[in-house]
Amino acid sequence: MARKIGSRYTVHQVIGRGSAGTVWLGEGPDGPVAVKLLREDLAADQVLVGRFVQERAALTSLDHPRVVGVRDMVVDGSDLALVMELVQGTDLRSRLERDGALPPQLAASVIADVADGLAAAHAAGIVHRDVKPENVLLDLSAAPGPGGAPRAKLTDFGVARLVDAPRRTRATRIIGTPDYLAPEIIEGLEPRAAVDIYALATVLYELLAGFTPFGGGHTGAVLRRHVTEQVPPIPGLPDGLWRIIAECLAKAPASRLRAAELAARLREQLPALAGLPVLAVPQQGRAPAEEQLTPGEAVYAEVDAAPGTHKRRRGPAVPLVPGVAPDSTRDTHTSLRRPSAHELASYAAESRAQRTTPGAAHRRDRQALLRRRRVLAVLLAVVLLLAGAAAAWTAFAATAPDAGPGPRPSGASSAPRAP
Ligand SMILES: Nc1ncnc2c1ncn2[C@@H]1O[C@H](COP(=O)(O)OP(=O)(O)OP(=O)(O)O)[C@@H](O)[C@H]1O
Repeated sequence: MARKIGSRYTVHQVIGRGSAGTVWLGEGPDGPVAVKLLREDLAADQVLVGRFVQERAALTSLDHPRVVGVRDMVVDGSDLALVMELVQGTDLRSRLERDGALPPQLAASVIADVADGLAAAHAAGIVHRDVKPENVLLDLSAAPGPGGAPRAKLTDFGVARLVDAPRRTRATRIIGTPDYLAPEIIEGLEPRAAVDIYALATVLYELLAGFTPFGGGHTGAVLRRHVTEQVPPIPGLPDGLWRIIAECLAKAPASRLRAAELAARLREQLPALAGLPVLAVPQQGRAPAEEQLTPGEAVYAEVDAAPGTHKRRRGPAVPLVPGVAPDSTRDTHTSLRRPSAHELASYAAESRAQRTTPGAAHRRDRQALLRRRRVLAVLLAVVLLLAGAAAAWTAFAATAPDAGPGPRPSGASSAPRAP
């Protein structure tokens, strides 16, 4: 069903849904476009609408082949829409779900493209703040890059910033996607360009390993790992590529590569990565629902989400967007209380006590499982013992000279009765 958006655009059909709105295939004066219609509750927020208008110039002027161009921003009655370049292809999350993980050369090439897009944005003073596979589109209509890698484009620029207007997100709350959140955001610092580098290196790790380095389990545990844990190595990954990932996942933002450096360093690696197959990386064992929280994590993992929205969804990423009634069927809307300095310090202490090497969470899960098994074994032994005793007693009672036809009442004595 066709629908008018402002005076210049018509949308025909939904092509995707996200936490901030619905993406439609549309038509404008210059041809086909993708139109992201923001959710009604966002469109009704006057602070957000003001910000939307303010950001128009910055977002529409960001013009780079590795960025999905924002062509227009429409405020029309209750409609708030971003009109975008239409990308013929798929998003990186869908590709990852289809393939599990990608060969190293393809992964590095895709991430180098995204780093190019980020470099242009950062030079224009724009921080993305929500880099994740869902926001990387693979343009299948473009000629492929090295090793047949699809060309990638970063999308959703400014959306995190729009929905993070001051009235919407109090200083004590975090928005973002837990698996990709840089430690300084969790610690309450202003997000700068380095947060995008951290998130992009997390995506690269995920493309190679099939899972994110600090994801899995309760959101509070994920945030704690970002702040306190070292990144677990990826077995079999060539050193050059591993060093780039480790540098970009440094806890200190100033130690991370800049976007242009990251793109250049990745492209240097491409020839050495040619022909390498997808790595076989054993999945870290962090059971989402069963992971035991440390007392500190339990405190800082206070999630205020719409009912039923804190389930894990198809991928490892759960975007955090404040105050939402989901527009889609995806369970993506949560807002998180930012931990206090005291809580962070206590997580760090708990974490040091619990963590020795990467994979410690996996070992903790395993130890808990072994403990549960031991308790079950003891219970089983007691039950068997009792059953054996009961059987022996029944047999004895049946052969005893004064045995009646039925079982003897418990506690009955076999001592001679007084006459
Ligand atoms: N410019 C575009 N061209 C073609 N398809 C697009 C475009 N933008 C988005 N899509 C499609 O719409 C889907 C939803 O996009 P959207 O940006 O709303 O959500 P998201 O990034 O997946 O999630 P969230 O908003 O929760 O972070 C994408 O996964 C993609 O398949």
